[in-house]
Amino acid sequence: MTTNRTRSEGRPDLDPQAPLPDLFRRLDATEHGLTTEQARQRRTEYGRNELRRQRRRSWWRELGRQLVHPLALLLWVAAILAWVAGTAVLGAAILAVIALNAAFAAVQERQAERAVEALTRYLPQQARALRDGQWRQVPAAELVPGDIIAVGEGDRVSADARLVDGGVGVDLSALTGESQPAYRSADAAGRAGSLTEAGNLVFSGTSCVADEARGLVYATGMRTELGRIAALSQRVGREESPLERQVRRVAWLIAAVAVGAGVIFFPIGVFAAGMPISDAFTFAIGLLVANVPEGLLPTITLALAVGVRGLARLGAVIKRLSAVETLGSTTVICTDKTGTITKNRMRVSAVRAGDQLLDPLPDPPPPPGPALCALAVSAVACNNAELRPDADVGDPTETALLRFAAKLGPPPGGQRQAQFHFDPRLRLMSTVDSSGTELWLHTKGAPEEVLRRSTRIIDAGGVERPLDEATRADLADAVTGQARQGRRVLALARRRLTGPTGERAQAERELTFLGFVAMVDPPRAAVPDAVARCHTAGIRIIMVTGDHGLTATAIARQVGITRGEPRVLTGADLDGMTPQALRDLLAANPEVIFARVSPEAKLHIAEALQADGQIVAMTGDGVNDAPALRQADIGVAMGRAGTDVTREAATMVLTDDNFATIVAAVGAGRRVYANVRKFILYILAHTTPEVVPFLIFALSAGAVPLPLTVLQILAIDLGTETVPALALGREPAEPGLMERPPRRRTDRVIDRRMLLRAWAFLGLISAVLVMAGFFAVLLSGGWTPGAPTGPGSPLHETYLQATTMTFLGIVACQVGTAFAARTERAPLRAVGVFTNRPLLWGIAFELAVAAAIVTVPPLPDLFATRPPPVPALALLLVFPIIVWGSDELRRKLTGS
Ligand SMILES: Nc1ncnc2c1ncn2[C@@H]1O[C@H](COP(=O)(O)OP(=O)(O)OP(=O)(O)O)[C@@H](O)[C@H]1O
Repeated sequence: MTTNRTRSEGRPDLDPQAPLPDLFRRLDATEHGLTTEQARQRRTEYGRNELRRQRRRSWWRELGRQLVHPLALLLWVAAILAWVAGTAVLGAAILAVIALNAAFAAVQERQAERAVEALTRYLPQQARALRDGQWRQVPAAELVPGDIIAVGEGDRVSADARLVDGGVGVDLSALTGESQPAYRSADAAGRAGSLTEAGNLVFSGTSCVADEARGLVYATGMRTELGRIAALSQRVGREESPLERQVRRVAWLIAAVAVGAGVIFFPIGVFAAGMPISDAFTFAIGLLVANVPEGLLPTITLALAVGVRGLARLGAVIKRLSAVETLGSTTVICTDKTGTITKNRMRVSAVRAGDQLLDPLPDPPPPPGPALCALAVSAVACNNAELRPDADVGDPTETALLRFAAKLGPPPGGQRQAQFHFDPRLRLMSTVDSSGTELWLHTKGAPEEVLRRSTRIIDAGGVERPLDEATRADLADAVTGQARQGRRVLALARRRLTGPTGERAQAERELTFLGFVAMVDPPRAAVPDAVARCHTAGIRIIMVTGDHGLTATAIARQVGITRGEPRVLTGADLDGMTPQALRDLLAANPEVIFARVSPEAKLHIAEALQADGQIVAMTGDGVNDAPALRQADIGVAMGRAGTDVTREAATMVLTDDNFATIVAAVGAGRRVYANVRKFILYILAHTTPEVVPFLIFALSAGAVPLPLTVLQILAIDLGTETVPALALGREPAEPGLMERPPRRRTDRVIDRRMLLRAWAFLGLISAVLVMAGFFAVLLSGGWTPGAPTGPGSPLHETYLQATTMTFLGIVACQVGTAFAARTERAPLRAVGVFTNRPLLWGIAFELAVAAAIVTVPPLPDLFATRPPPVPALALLLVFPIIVWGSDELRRKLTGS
C-alpha cells in the first residue's frame, strides 16, 4: 500500500483502470467487501468521504465587501462632505454608522450562509456497501477505498468506483456538463485519456439513472474526480430572490429620495429659515444619512435564513433562500398520491385468483388452491423487497405482497436469472426465474397493462384456458370495482419460457393472467386538515398519480381534494393534447385529477400551469420526475421514499414525505413574507416624525427652533430602532394568513397601502404627538415664538430639554408602531401582546439606549440632550398607547 504517499499527495497512486485483480490487490480488498473494523481503520487513514467546504470568505473580506456596497459608498460621500464642511463630529458619526452597518450586514450574511449550509445535515446521504459480508445502508461519508458498493436507478454515486459487476446508466452532468446519460459497465474496456470517459468507472457526485451495478471504491472525499475539480463546492445556491431584488430597488428609490430631500433642504434651510450655511449643510447631510436604508437588505436576508431554519424544523429542507419567498406565493400544489397523500403502508385486502374473488381476504386466508398458489409464487418471485424483523426493506407495494404470500405458506424458492425493472411508463415489472429445469417469466403491474399482454388465464383449479373477450370485460369490471373503493390494484401473470428472453417487449407477451391483488393504503391522518387549509388559502391541489383514475378519485374524495365531480385525465388523454388545450382544460375545470400519467407528463402539466401565471409546487420521487421538479417553481422531493436524483433536482425535500408538510411550508413562506413587510413598515414609519420637525422649523422661517438634531436622528435610526426591527422578523403567523388567496405575482412587497399606513397614518400621528411634546416643554419653560434659544441664552437649557423630548417622543412612538406593525389586519390580541419575546427584548434595548443617551455621560453632551421635566416624561408613557391604539381602531374600522 502507498497510503502515506497517497495521503500526502491527496490522490491514490493507482490506476483505476488496471486489471481488476491488480486493483483489488492495490486496495487490499476483496469482492466480499470490508469488515466494519477494516472500514473504521481506513477511515482514520483516509478521512471521511466528504468534500471539504470551499473556504468561506474571510471575515475581513466579507466586511470589506459591505464597506464598498453602493449604499455604503453614498454614506462615504456624506462623511467626506461633512468633514469638508468642518463638522468633524458628524463625519465621525457617519463613519461609525458605515462601520456598524457593515459589521451588522456581514454578521447577517454569514448567519444566512450558515443556515443554508446546516441544511445538509438534515439530508445525510446513504450508500449501500458490502460490510462484514452483508449489504448494509451506510452513511456515504463513511465509505472508504476498498469498499464494495451497489448503485441502482435513482441513486447518487457516493465515491469513485471501478465497476466489478453489472452496468448502469449514469448522468455525468455534474462532472462533465454532458446532459445525455452515459452507459458504464463492468465489462467495458478501459480507455486511455480522460478518466471520466472510461467505460468501467463511476464517479462521486454523478447519478445513476438506470439499471444496477456493483463497484469497488478506489477514491473517496477530496481524492475523487469531484473533489479534484471541487465542483460540488456550493450545492446550495445563494442567488438573489425576487423579494431581495424588489427591496434593493426600493432601497435605491428611498436613497434617491433621501439625497433629494437633502439637496432640497439646503437652499430652504439657508434662504427660507435663515440658517447659517454650515448648519444647513450639516442638517442636509444628516437627513440623507438617516434615510438611506442600508440595513434593509441584510435584514431581509436574515429573515429568509430564519425562515429556512424554521422550515427545516417543520420537516421541509429548502435548498435556496429565495425559495422561502416563492413558497409563500404558491398557487397550485401538484401532488402524487402514494406516500404523500397516503401512508404508503399497504395491506392486501382482496384477491382475485383465476376467477375466484376473495373480498375481503379472510385472515388467516383459506388453504390456497392452485390458482392462489401460482399468484403467490409470482408475487414473491417478481419482488425486490425483503421482510425483516426490524424494518422491512423495499417498496411498500412489494412488502405488502410478500406479507400476503407469507400468510399462504412458504413459497417454493426459484432462482432469479434476470429482471426487467419496474418502468413507470410501462407500469410493469418482470423477472425471469429458474425453477428446477424450468424457466419462468413473472410479471406484475397495472391490471390493464398486464391484461393487454395476456392471452390466457388460469382457473381456480390451476388449469389454463384462452382469455376470451367476456372474461376480459369481467376482469376489467372487477378491477374497476376495487379501484372505486380507493384500492390499489396490481395484476400478476406468468409465462413459461422455452428459450432466451430477448428484448423486454418480446418477453412480456402471451402471458397467462393469474389474478390480481387489491391493496388498501390509508390516507395520512394530517392530510384532510392540510387539504382544507389549502382550500381556505386559495391554493389549488391537483393530484398527479401513476395509479388508476378511480383509485385516485376515491382517495382524493376521502381527503377532501375533490368535492364535486373531478375531471379525470389519463396519460393517454394527455398524449393527444396540445399545450394550449391542456392550459384551457386546466383553466376551465377547477377539479382535475391526472391518473396513469408518466413522469414526463408531469413536466407538461407544470408548464401548462405556469404559462397561466400559476406558481407551481410539484412533488416527485422517481428518477424520471427530475425534469418536472426542475421546471416547477418549487420542486418537492421525498426525503424517505424518494431517489437521490429527485432530491438533487428539488428545491425542497420533505424529511417526512408528508403532504401536510408542504402546506405547513407554504404557511411558513407566507409568514416570512408578511414579516418582511412588517419590519419595512416599522422602518418607514419614523420618516414622518423626523421630517416634520424640520418642516416646521423651515416653514416658521426660524421662529421655531430646530426641534431635532442630526445626531439625535442618527441615534434613532441606527441605534434604538435596529433591534426591534429585527425582532419583527420573528413574528408568529397572523391569524387569517392562510385564509387569504395567495399573493399575486404582480404584488409588490412595498405597496401604496403600506406607504400610506407608514407615512400618512402611523408616521403622522407620531409627528403630531412628538411636536406636541416639544412645544409643551418649550412653552412651559417660558418660550415665545422667535425667542432666542441658542447657547448662552436663558432658554437654552429648556431648548435642549425640548429637543430631547422630540427625540424621546419618536422613540416612544416607535414602540407603539412596533406593536401596531405586528399585525396587518388582525387585532393584536389575536396574536397575543406578549407572544414575540425578541420584540420585548428589542424594546427594552431601545429604551435602555435612549435612556443612556439622555443620562450617561458623556452621551448627553455628545447628543445635546437634557432630561425633560417629570410631567413631560409622564406624557411620553401615553405616546405608544395612542399610536398603537389608533392603528388598532383603524384596523377594526376598515377591516384591514
Ligand atoms: N413495484 C411495482 N411493480 C409492478 N408494478 C407496479 C409497481 N409499483 C407500482 N406499479 C404499478 O404501476 C402503477 C404506477 O406506479 P407509480 O409508482 O408510477 O405510481 P403510484 O405509486 O401508483 O402513484 P403515485 O404516482 O401517486 O406515487 C401503479 O399504480 C401500479 O399499478
